[in-house]
Amino acid sequence: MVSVNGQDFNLQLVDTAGQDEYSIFPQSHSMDIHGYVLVYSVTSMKSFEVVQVLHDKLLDMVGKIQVPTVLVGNKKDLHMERVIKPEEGKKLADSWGAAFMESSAKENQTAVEVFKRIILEMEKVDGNAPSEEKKCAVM
Ligand SMILES: Nc1nc2c(ncn2[C@@H]2O[C@H](COP(=O)(O)OP(=O)(O)OP(=O)(O)O)[C@@H](O)[C@H]2O)c(=O)[nH]1
Repeated sequence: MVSVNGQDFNLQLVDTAGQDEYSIFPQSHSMDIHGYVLVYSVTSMKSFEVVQVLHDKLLDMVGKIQVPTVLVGNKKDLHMERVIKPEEGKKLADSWGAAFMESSAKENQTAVEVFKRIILEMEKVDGNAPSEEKKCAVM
């Protein structure tokens, strides 16, 4: 359960575990899913490339030009190993019409923030309709 602007949201998460640019994007990943969190590592150019391939496949699968998405640059705590600048992530997210943030799995706060941001993106599509409790599925 995540609370955003005083509203409680019941999030159901689906982890794609091990998707790479060669994986076939299962159709089940596009059904009854309201928003997507695409995560790369700021220490890996490869992961930044993979996330772009996954985004293309995702749009193909859902048959839309835009879906509620948050692009996340993870491992921001690894300063010495960083190879992707925040501006590069932001630029990519902007080209998708997606939200962007950097996070570290070592900081609980940024992990919660990811889920708040995807709820806000899903709300935009819903036209911000107020209600008591909403159910959302995030992948
Ligand atoms: N320093 C640091 N290490 C991280 C962070 N996030 C993940 N890791 C480490 O990175 C490694 C991979 O993390 P996973 O969560 O297995 O990555 P994943 O992308 O979910 O992997 P798959 O499920 O196989 O796709 C682990 O050793 C984690 O401890 C982070 O924000 N900072």
